[in-house]
This record gives sequence, C-alpha cells and structure tokens, in this order.
Amino acid sequence: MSIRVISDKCIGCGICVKVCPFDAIDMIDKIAVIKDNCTLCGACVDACPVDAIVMEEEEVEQKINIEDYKGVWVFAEQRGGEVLNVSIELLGEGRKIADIRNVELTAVLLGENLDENAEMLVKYGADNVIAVDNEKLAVYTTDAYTKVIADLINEKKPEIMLIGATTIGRDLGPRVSARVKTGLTADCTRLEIDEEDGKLLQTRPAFGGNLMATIVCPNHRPQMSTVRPGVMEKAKFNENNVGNIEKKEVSFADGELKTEVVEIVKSEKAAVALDEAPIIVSGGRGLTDGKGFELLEKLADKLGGVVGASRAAVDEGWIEHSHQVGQTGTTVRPKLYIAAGISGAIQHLAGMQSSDCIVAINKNADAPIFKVADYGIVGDLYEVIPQLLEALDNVDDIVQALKAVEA
Ligand SMILES: Cc1cc2nc3c(=O)[nH]c(=O)nc-3n(C[C@H](O)[C@H](O)[C@H](O)COP(=O)(O)OP(=O)(O)OC[C@H]3O[C@@H](n4cnc5c(N)ncnc54)[C@H](O)[C@@H]3O)c2cc1C
Repeated sequence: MSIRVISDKCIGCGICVKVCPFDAIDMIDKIAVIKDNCTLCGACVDACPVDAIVMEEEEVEQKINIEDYKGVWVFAEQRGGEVLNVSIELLGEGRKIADIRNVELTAVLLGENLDENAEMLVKYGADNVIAVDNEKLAVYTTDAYTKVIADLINEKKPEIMLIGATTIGRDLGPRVSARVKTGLTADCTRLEIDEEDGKLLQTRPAFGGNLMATIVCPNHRPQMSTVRPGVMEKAKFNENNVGNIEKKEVSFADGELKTEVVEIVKSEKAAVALDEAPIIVSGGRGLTDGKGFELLEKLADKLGGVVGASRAAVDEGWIEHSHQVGQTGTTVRPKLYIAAGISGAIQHLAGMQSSDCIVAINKNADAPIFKVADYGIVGDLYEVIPQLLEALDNVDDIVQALKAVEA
C-alpha cells in the first residue's frame, strides 16, 4: 500500500495546492500538509519543483521472526470450574503434534482457584500449565480473556494455539488471532504436521461440507485453530505425569474491561449433553412429526442414552437445535448411535460417523446412512422401534429372572 509523504525539502511554494484536483492539500505555516481525502492521484508529485512529495510503501505490519515461536498451546476451557472434554481432546492431539515438532505442550488455564485443574492437566499430558488466577476471570468474558491470552502469546510466542470450537472458543479464537495479527482456521476436524516444512495443516469442511479444505498459515504465528469437540481422541490420564505449573498474575486497569457478568441464569430445560453421551438415539424427517420423538425418548431412556436429531427435524421445529447432530450441530462419537428416519446426508455424517457402533433404521434400503452403519434395519421405524422396546423389556425380564434365581 502506498502513502504520500511531504519531505522537509518543501519550500512552501503552494504549487501542489493549486494542482491538486481534489483539494486534498493545505498550506499550514508554509508547509504542505496532505489531507485524508488524498486519492494518491500523483498530480502533486509531478508538479512539485523540488521533489518534496514522494510516494512511500507503508510498513503495514511488523515482520515477525517465525523461528522465535515455539511450542504447542491448548486453551483449557472451563465451565463451572470443570475443564471441558474438548480441552482434554486437544491435549491428546496437542501431545501428538508437540512430539512431532519436538517441543513442549502447554495448557493455558484462566479462572479462579485453579490448583486442582492445573494438576489434572499435567496428568493429562501437559508439560506446562500457565494458570492465570484472577477473580475477573472466574467467568468468561470476551474482553478479559482476549487480553490475557493475547498478552501471553505476545510474551511467550507459541508456535501453535488450539482452542475448542465451543461457543466460547468460537468467540475467543478470532478475537485473539486479530489481536496478535495472525490467521485462524475455524472448526477444524483434522490437524497434521507437514512433513517437509513442519507447518500445521488445518483441515475443515468447506462449501457446505462437500469438500475438505486444508489451510496453512505460512507467514504469521501462532498458527491458530479452533477444533470441533468430539473429533479428536482424548488424552490419556496418567497419575505419574509430571509438569511445570506457572502461576501468572494479571491486573486490569479501571475501565479496561467493558463487560461484567452480573448474574448467570441457567436454562430451565436441562441442556442435552450430546457430546458426552455414550448412547444417542437420533431421529430425522422420517419421523414425519414431532410426536415421533416421544418414541425415541422411550428408547433412549431404556438404553440410558439421550435423543439427537437431524437438521431437517430441527428445522421442522420438532426438537431444539441443541439436539442437532452434524456439521452445524454437535459432533458426537458415542459407543452406540441409532439413526431412525435419517437419510445420511454428508452434513449429518460429518457429525456422527466416528461413533463406535452405528445402527440405522430406514425404510429405504438405498439410503446412504446404510453405507456407514454397522447394523442396518430396513423397515418402518414406527414398527421397528416398538419391537426393539419389547425385546429390551424381555431382556429386562430375563435379567430379573436370573437375579431371582441367583438370590
Ligand atoms: C451448510 C449445511 C449444513 C448442514 N448441517 C447439517 C447438520 O448439522 N446436521 C444435519 O443432520 N443436516 C445438516 N444439513 C442438512 C442435510 O443436508 C440434510 O438435509 C439433512 O441431514 C436431512 O435430514 P434427514 O435425514 O432427517 O431428512 P431426509 O434426508 O429427508 O431423510 C429422511 C429419511 O427418512 C426415511 N424415512 C421416511 N419415513 C420413514 C419411516 N417411517 N421409517 C423409517 N425411515 C423413514 C427416508 O427413507 C429418508 O431416508 C446441512 C446442510 C447444509 C447445506
């Protein structure tokens, strides 16, 4: 980008003022001064008799030395004092990346009373934990968390920073990346290290999930990604792991934080924890109306699971969005995923195909869901599910009978 500069050669002759077609130069104390409406047309440069007006390339950004940036950082997100599963998943992925890069893995933990969770992050494989304990960080606010993490990045210069693509992570990640002038790949589902140049290859669905885009951040650091919950494997807990816990003090100037959490009001309806559930029974448009979810709830209750849904069912208004599985819903990997009346569109599969065992119930034998299913039942879900419930009741009866015999 170019800017116009008046050098100290200016003799105050005023020719530039006269030739400027946009009235963009003033004479102040016999020196030419360029105004904001300058269009960089060049008329003044050509007319100046003493070459006092020049075009210069603006130094838009400070060049960084990429070699100064080392280590993999994971933002350890907490809710109500509990570290989220996604942060443990990122520690698992971060460990792999740190080992390939031969660098340390650091968890960044912000909040209040952090000792227990800091210890736990070490047991989950963090070499270092940076624990920033401050009452103003007890509950997430965008401005406080952005400032603290951006300041830490500027001070310690990590090479890679991973954040869970949760509601908070999706708010925090872009702000931090803008503050530290780097890029961010949002909503990644795969991370790898380029064998040739060591860059982070950040892969995410693009164009409505129809292709996977792999994105790199070649000239800026850290390389930042938000990562979908449920897609990476959790780090293993090891009681014998040791690491360094650094307690960091921060303070905020009066008026520096523009938001304050006055009260937290919990939703009356318990939110469904899809990403934590071991068993999910999901329904789609094939239910034909919202009442069908009552049947799915019975099955989910019987199995000790929760109810999920396709986007079509959510769009129909049959169930809340918090139940949606898929690209624009939650990514899940339960032990058992039952898909009833769901066709298996790519955007739905993106959110559930890593489940340990998939059972599909669909009356169309050619439905794409059967391609990913471990067990497929071709039939009307309103006939199949009652039979399943009956069979499970029979199993219960048998278990009870066996217990009675044993007693
Ligand atoms: C950018 C983008 C993001 C998206 N994100 C998501 C997402 O996060 N999650 C998601 O799910 N979708 C998402 N979608 C929508 C997705 O493309 C599909 O439209 C949607 O998943 C279809 O839902 P469905 O399978 O319930 O409905 P349908 O595709 O209409 O399938 C209904 C199925 O039910 C079967 N059926 C009908 N009656 C019965 C019966 N009585 N018994 C048994 N089977 C029966 C039919 O054979 C059919 O296979 C997204 C789309 C876009 C473009």
